Amino acid sequence: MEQAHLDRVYRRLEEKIHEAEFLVDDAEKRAQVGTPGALAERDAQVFQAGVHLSRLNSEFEDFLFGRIDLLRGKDGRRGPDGAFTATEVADDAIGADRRAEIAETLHIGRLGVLDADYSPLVIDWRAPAAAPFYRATPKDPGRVVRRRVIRSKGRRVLGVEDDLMRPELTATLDGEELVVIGDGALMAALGRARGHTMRDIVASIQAEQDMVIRAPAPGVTEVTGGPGTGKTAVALHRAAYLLYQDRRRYSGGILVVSPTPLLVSYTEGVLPSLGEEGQVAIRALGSLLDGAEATTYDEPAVARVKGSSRMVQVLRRAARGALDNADVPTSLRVVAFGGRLELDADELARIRRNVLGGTAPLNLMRPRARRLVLDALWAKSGRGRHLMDPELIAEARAAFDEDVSGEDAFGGFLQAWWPVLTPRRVLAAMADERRLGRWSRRVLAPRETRLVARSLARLGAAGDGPLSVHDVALLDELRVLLGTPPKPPKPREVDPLDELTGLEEVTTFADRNFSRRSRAERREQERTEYAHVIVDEAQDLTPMQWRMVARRGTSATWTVVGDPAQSSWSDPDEAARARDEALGSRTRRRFTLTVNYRNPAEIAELAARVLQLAMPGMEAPSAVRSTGVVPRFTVAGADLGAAVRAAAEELLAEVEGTVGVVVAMGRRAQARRWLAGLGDRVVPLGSLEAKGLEYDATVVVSPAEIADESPAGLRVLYVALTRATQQLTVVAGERDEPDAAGVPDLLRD
Ligand SMILES: Nc1ncnc2c1ncn2[C@@H]1O[C@H](COP(=O)(O)OP(=O)(O)OP(=O)(O)O)[C@@H](O)[C@H]1O
Repeated sequence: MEQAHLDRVYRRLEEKIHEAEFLVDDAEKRAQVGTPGALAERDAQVFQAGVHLSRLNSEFEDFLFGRIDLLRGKDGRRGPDGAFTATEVADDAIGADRRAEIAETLHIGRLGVLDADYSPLVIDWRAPAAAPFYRATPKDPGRVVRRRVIRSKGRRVLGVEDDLMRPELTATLDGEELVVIGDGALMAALGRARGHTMRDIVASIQAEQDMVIRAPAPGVTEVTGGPGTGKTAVALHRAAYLLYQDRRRYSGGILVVSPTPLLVSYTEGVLPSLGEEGQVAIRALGSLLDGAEATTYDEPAVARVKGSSRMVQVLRRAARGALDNADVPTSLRVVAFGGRLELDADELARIRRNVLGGTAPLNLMRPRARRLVLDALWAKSGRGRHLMDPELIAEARAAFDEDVSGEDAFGGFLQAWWPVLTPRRVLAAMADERRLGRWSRRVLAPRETRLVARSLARLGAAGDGPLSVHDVALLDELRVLLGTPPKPPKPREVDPLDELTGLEEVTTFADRNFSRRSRAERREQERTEYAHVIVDEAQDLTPMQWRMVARRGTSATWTVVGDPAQSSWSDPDEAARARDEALGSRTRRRFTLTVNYRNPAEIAELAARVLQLAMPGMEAPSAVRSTGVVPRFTVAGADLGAAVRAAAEELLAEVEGTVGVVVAMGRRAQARRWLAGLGDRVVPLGSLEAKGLEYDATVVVSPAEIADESPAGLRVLYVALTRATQQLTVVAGERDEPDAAGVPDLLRD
């Protein structure tokens, strides 16, 4: 039965594809003639048809995935998607004998498809008519009698899973009794093996998640929930929903901020599978600033200082202080109109103080500094003194300025005395402990200053060495403090051959299409402001990172998801203040997700013990399933590596998908060696890199080491213990004080 419907859908899709192809073809033929206006209009049409085509052609594994059978509603009105809009059941829809006839059947898919007569063949999962598919529960069924999840691959239906929302009714469809198949789609989805990328959850979004996905756009939607409650999944589906709701508004772009590059590559495929690409940028915190890609991590103690909002003050002083370096000239000598003029160190210092009294970004103060130097030279020259006529004075002054500016000595002086500063140069200057000590006086403790200076030494004098994740937020702050000096206009590149033959005039449709595309790509790269910002793992943003992210959404609406219990930041209060500042006075809508879809109850229970140590009184989400497989404990002897390798091998044989091996950050390189040659199903990870990821099975190596690594170590351990969808092995190391059963001290009841 579902197969027949899917066949019909594909026949209709083929018709639509033909229509789109015809449109493209037709436009191409006519592209040679017509006024520029008509050509532009045709281009727009072709562009639309092209978008449609590529979406229809994309390889959706399960284009059609749901169906709901509904009772008659209170009124007979239909929405734009052709479905009835009533949410309440008509008074006479259910007979006294509890018999009811199904009045409407809707199929739900990744995109909406209308039949030739405009009746809905498939409803887009984001359309209002699809909401009951996600929201109906036996307690509150609305008009839904049966919800069916359809598993299909391309054109083939593989199976169905039904949930009955009104088991008390005897419902009929076209006179036949409604059948019920399978034991629910959610369990089937959760039991599947995990690969290296996240899958979408359109077919099994749960009611509490749907409330978040479809929450109104304005203001801030804040979502908290424990590990595995679907926060990341929900955030991504919300991006797709917002685009569907208001494509024009969100053509301004949606930014998804992710804590690590690993989580970016894990989640990157979800939006394309929902038919959305292009408008959404998923970026790691260390890649938010173009041209500055973080490749290293700081020690927790260093990160703590670099992330603190106290750095704002330090950077302000550093930006100004970086003007004064060893090469700065202490005097200026020029020859003007044949006479020698000189400004000494005091005079130059006075001018600099005067300019720095302003509030403009430092690089933008340069023109004023230049003018004041010329003013001082002019005053010294005494030339204006015996002229009375203002016009004559102005003329003489202009000639004087031109004369001085033309001198090499003057240009060279200005370059050295007020150089154009780049964020990287200033950051590199902070590696000098003595100078940083001056800039951080009464803001950072001497020990903190030393830590920061030492970590920045890796940047090198020119500042082009490797950056850490926390350096990037500092660079972004400096970018604003310094300002971008206006660039000289670039000469247009002209192909000499084009000039010769006038070829430029004759562009083909493909050329124009290409240049439009590359323009769009460039825009994407240069975009620094977005219409909606989604922050994943928001509990981890440091105050400096909040400032950086806030700059990308000054007039945006926001969705912020996180879990305080998984925070690896040591001062949650300071971060909360920075977050409030970033979100400003926007109205906030709060949601809590309560069900853990990732971990079996056996693993969730073990993790909850650590949660009680990390945050006493905090409630863990309830696990939705249980596998009967309890976590395993092993005690490493003298050779920790061998024990870890053996644990990973054992799990590899037991699960179909991936095995994550989580070690303390300091052991990452070692772990890669221990696990070499086990194949790409085994993934070694540092504890901070495990954020947001999941594996079929995990090995957690030495809980005590992970917990001791930073002030937030217990919360980091909680993250590590909640990554597995099926099995968990804990390997106890030297510091874990395991009991007779091998259970480390930290994990005992
Ligand atoms: N409604 C659902 N149907 C099927 N799978 C789901 C559903 N909700 C969540 N999941 C699955 O549960 C797992 C956890 O989801 P997700 O990673 O979004 O959780 P999270 O709250 O972000 O977790 P963490 O806080 O640990 O990062 C994923 O595999 C996701 O696909």
